[in-house]
Amino acid sequence: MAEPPVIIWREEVEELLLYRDLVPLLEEALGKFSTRDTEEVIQPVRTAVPLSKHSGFMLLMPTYMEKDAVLCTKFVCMYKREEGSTLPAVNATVVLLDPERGNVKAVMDGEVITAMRTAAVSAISSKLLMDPGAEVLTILGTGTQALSHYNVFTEMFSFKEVRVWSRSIERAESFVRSLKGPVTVSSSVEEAVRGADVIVTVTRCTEPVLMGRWVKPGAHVAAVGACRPDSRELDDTLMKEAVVYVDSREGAMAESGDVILSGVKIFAELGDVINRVKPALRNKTTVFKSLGMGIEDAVPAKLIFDKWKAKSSSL
Ligand SMILES: NC(=O)C1=CN([C@@H]2O[C@H](COP(=O)(O)OP(=O)(O)OC[C@H]3O[C@@H](n4cnc5c(N)ncnc54)[C@H](O)[C@@H]3O)[C@@H](O)[C@H]2O)C=CC1
Ligand SMILES: O=C([O-])C1=[NH+]CCC1
Repeated sequence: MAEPPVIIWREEVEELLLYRDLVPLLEEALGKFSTRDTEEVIQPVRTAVPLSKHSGFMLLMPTYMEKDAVLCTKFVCMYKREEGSTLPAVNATVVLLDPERGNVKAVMDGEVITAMRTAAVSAISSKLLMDPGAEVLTILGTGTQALSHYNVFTEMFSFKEVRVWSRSIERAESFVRSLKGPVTVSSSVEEAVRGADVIVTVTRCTEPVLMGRWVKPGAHVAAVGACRPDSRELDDTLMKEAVVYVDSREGAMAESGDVILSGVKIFAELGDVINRVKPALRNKTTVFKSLGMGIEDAVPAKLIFDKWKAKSSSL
């Protein structure tokens, strides 16, 4: 008989999941995904269930990695929230199954996984696509993703300057006070992004917040918000001037307002660059449009479960 499922909640996920383990595994998985080899990865475009009464969606994100024996799904709910709302904008649970028997092996808190794996993939995009001499990092937004992006970007790279912008200067100042390193608060998006080498957009806005005319030629933009077909974070000028990379072509064509509404052509998936099928055009302005994929949750879920098992068997 199968063992009953274990529950691995937030504190344990935080303890077990480290960027130094996660980043190389995600890079490898993005490469596998882009081969479209179904023995490596089966990951259908996620299902979105509208929660109209609550101004949100539940996204269902199943993934099967046959060779790695990983069967996983995430349920993630995302909501439009009023400013000052104490309810979460994103709430996620990850379920890991045994692919042979179909039983649930573990149920995990998905918020930390979502925050860390999204930031890790943005960091991979930057490693591949930013100017190697990049000095200035800007983060637009000061929520959960802003913090995880700050953490992994400062762990992986040595920027000389980090700038942060939020619609509320008080929130930006309080966010910066919670960080360890030196960070400047900018009073406008334009001030924050002028001259920046890497720009991370992690807002809940639905209209463009980042304009191409402010972006330095050759900059790299990791665009993480605007995950619905009618939402935008970037304007048409930026989308059209940049070389556009995505996590999944099918996902971007189904869900990214920045891609769909600007009508741009996707140049490559990150996995194509990792597999050396498409070049990393570091000297051009590049946008990595991130939407998030099931495989990015499946990889940390396996990692956390394996570490959890090793820890509990050593007790
Ligand atoms: N690409 C991916 O894999 C993922 C994307 N997301 C998306 O990333 C975004 C950020 O997520 P979280 O940090 O969890 O949310 P959060 O609620 O913690 O932070 C959102 C930030 O956006 C700001 N904001 C809200 N409305 C805005 C507007 N109209 N203009 C400018 N700023 C605005 C808020 O003040 C806050 O700083 C969301 O759009 C979310 O859907 C989240 C998880 C994964
Ligand atoms: O991939 C993901 O987990 C999400 N993408 C948009 C909101 C949550």
